[in-house]
Amino acid sequence: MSTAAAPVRTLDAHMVGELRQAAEKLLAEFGTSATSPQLLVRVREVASGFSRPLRDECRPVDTADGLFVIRGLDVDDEEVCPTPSSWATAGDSGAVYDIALLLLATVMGNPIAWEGQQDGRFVHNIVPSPGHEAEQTGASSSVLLSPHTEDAFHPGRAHLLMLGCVRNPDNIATTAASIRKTRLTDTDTEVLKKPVVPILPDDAYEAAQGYTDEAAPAVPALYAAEDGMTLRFDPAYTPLDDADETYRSAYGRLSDELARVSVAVSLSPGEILVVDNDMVVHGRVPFQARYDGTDRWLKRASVRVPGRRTRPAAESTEHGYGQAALEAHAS
Ligand SMILES: O=C(O)CCC(=O)C(=O)O
Ligand SMILES: [Fe+2]
Repeated sequence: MSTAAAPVRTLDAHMVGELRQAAEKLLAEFGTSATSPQLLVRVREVASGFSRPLRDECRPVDTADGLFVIRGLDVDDEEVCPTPSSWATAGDSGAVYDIALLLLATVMGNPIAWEGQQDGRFVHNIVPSPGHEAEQTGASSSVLLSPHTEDAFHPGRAHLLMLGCVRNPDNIATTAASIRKTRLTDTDTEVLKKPVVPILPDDAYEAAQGYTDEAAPAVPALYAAEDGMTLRFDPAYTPLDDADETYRSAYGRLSDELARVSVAVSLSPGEILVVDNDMVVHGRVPFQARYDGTDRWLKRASVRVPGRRTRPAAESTEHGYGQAALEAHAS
C-alpha cells in the first residue's frame, strides 16, 4: 500500500464561505441536522443556488484513481464538541458538517439513508465505539477494516461515498483501491464477471441479516460498464467456500491486486474524501481508540447518481434482503 497523492480539489475562500454560510443558515432554521422532509427540501433549494465554481468542484470522479479529496473547509478543534463515543449518542454533534456534507452530496446526486442504519440519518457518524473494536464496521478500531464496496449486499447502494473528517489526531488512514488500476488476466476477469456467490448483509444491518424470505442472489464481482470496469466486492461477507477452486483463486488474485494498488488517504479535519463506490473499494488501517473525546471522527454520506449505468441490469431484480434505501429527493 502506498501513500500516493490523491487528486485534490481545493475550494477557494469564496466557495468555502458559500458552503459554510448555507450550512449555518439551515442549521439555524431547523435547529438540528436530523433530516425531516422539510430540511431536505430546503437543502435541495439551497444547493441548486450554489455558484458554478462550487458546483464544478462537485463534478464526477474524473481519473482512474476513482476518488478525490475536497479541501478548504476548516474545522476548529476548540469549537467542535468532544468526539461522541458511538453513533447512537452522537445526535446533533457536529451538525453544521452534517448539513455541509448533505449540501455537497445534493450537488453530486441524490443522498440516501437506510432505515436500518444509524436511525435513518442521511449523514452517519463514524467513530470508534467501546465493545465494537474488532468488527468489520465503521465503529471498529483495533482491526484492519478490510477493503469493501459500501453496502455491497444491496442493489440500491451508493454510487458515491463521502467521508468528511472532523477529527483525526493520529492520522489514521482510510485505504482505497481502484479496480481501474489493477491488472488481471482476461481469464480471471471472465470468471469474476459471473454471478457465483452472494454478498451477505454486513454487521451494520441486523434486520437484513435475519432475512429469510428468499435465497441470497449470487452477484458478479466485476462488471464491464461502457466506460470501464466496475466492481462489487466485500470478502468479509462473501461465502467463498461455496465457490469452486477456479473462482476462489481468481477472487484471491483480485484481492491481491487491490492490495497492490491500494493507497492510504489520511484525512485532516475539514477534508472530504469522495470515493466512487463502483470503481473503488475502501477500508481503514487498524488503530488504538482513545475513548476520551479526542478520537478520530468522520461524517459519512452516501449518494446515488441518477442515470448512471455502471452496474449489471440483473441487479434490478434483487430483493436487497428486505432493506430499502431512502432517497433524499424524489427523482
Ligand atoms: O473509517 C474509515 O476511514 C472508513 C470507514 C468505512 O468503511 C465507512 O465509513 O464506510
Ligand atoms: Fe465502508
